[in-house]
Amino acid sequence: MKPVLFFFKQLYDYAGNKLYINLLGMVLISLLDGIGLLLLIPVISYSGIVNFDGENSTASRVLSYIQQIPEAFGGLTFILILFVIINIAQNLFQRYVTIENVKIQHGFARSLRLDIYKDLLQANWAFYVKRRKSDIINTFTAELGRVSAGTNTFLQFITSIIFTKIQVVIAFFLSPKITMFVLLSGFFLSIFSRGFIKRSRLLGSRTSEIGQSLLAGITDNFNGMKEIKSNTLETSRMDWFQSISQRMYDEQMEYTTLKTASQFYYKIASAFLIAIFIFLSVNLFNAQAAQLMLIIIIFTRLWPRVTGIQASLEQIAATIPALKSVINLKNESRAARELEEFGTKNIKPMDIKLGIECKNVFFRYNTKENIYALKEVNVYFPANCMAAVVGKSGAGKSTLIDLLMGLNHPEKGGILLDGTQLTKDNLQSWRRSISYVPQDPFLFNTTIRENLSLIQPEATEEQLWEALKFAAADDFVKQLPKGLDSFIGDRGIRLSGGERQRLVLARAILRKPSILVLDEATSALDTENETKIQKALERLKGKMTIIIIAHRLSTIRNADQVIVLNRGEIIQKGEFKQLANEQRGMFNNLLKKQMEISL
Ligand SMILES: Nc1ncnc2c1ncn2[C@@H]1O[C@H](COP(=O)(O)OP(=O)(O)OP(=O)(O)O)[C@@H](O)[C@H]1O
Repeated sequence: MKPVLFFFKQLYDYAGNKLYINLLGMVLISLLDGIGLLLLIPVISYSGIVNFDGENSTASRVLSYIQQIPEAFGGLTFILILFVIINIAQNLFQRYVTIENVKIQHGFARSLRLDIYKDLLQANWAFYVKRRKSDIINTFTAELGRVSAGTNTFLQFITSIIFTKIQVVIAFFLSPKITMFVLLSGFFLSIFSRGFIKRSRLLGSRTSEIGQSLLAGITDNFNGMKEIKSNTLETSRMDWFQSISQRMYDEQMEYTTLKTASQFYYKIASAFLIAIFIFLSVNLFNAQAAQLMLIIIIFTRLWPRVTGIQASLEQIAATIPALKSVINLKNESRAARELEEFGTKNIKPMDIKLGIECKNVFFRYNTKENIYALKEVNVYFPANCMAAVVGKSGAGKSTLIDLLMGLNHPEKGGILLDGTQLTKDNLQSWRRSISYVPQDPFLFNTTIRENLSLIQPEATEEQLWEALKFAAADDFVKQLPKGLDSFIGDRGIRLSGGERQRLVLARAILRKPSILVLDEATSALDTENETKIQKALERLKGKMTIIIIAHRLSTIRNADQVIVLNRGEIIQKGEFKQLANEQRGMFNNLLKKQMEISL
């Protein structure tokens, strides 16, 4: 019962009283269905096959009363017209309720989808760092699809319950003995079949698990196709796919076997019950025609409902794991919310006049371990100056940048912007003033123009070319057959690594940021293009704050300040020349090694 209540609560939270109105509609349909059924009685008695008069039971008294009604109104014609009218009304209602149910079903899925998408956009960076992207996609697409299908089953299930309850009341009124017998049989069978529901739920969990593994594996496959081909990993990938396909097949077969088994038991039980009951009625209680009719009517109408409820319960149980993972994603992303709203249109970029400060910053990726990615970091970036952050791989350079941009938050200490602490309140305005070019830049699978104007929709043609020129990308764009309107493929696959970097740099500059952050942004460039960008950056000096992470130390020769990080700590800070002259310093060491390599 728990899964049913859980599902009901989620649906009620979405649909509110509309859910009850629909349920009421279903009750009406059920009532009309019952009336239509009762109308068959006079029709049957007209045929002369059965006559209910003279039998002494509640059932036969009611039946004989109903049988007499049409006489007063004009006989068979009246009853048949009434029968048709009631059927029309019932079907009209049925249509209305079906449409409303579908509205609830798809509306519920749409509302979950919108809520979760918004929550995902508002969630902080740490939320994404902890999770596999493919898991989020799987929950957001496949699991949500299962929930939508499950909602339909759920509404049908509730309808079934209401129908059954009303029919039980009518049946009880007509014959308490037979109804009790049917209900008791159903009750004992349901105890026996609880195992089926439990197994369905376990199978549902497995479906979720397999779906997750499938999407994760396929995403890896296609992202890493170059590695797969160049390292001839096709056979092992095929083996993996065959094995997961087999698991999917087995799981579907197991589910069908389970479903058909429970239905099989119910149907066999039904045949036995009817046979036993008719035998007992005729031989022990000398049942008369009316009672036998009732046995048949009640069994044939009530029992399939009991069976249907069992089937729906199994299906709902199998959907619950999907619903839970959708709800979990919603709750977790909401708990990780960093932005209250993202009405970025009204938010003005922050104007930094003095500088940005990291004050006594400590940061760990895993707070359960004693490994600090940044330890006691104190550094000041004066406004409109160029700073470079250097250090060995894993020293904490990107971590420092992430903290500066408010993507991660210091465990101790703080980021001060003109002396004001970076918090949730000024985060969006702060981010609006930054343009960031990451190590692995992202481009959308569309044209160059759209990739650029995504950042600055109102940019003119002239501004686009100006930004491209700055990033030394104008020449290669001009050479493309469709220029700015050329499509660049998935993540910009049709461009070279250096071309991609230059395009992302152009995009960053188009925004005219007051802070430009470049994380290894020129690593894929040849010397000629790198020199062009260095010169362009030189022109920007004094106009905006520039923070550069660079492995190639030649690129930061003109920086006003160089910060050397080692194992999360700042070990040197100063001007390029000054640090280069500190013979025992790490910077000098790094410089020497690079010079040896280039020689
Ligand atoms: N998401 C993460 N979860 C756990 N540890 C992380 C994560 N990202 C980075 N680290 C660890 O934090 C430390 C600093 O990493 P960071 O990426 O800041 O180094 P980096 O100096 O930018 O290195 P590189 O020059 O290779 O990019 C490393 O030891 C790294 O293993």
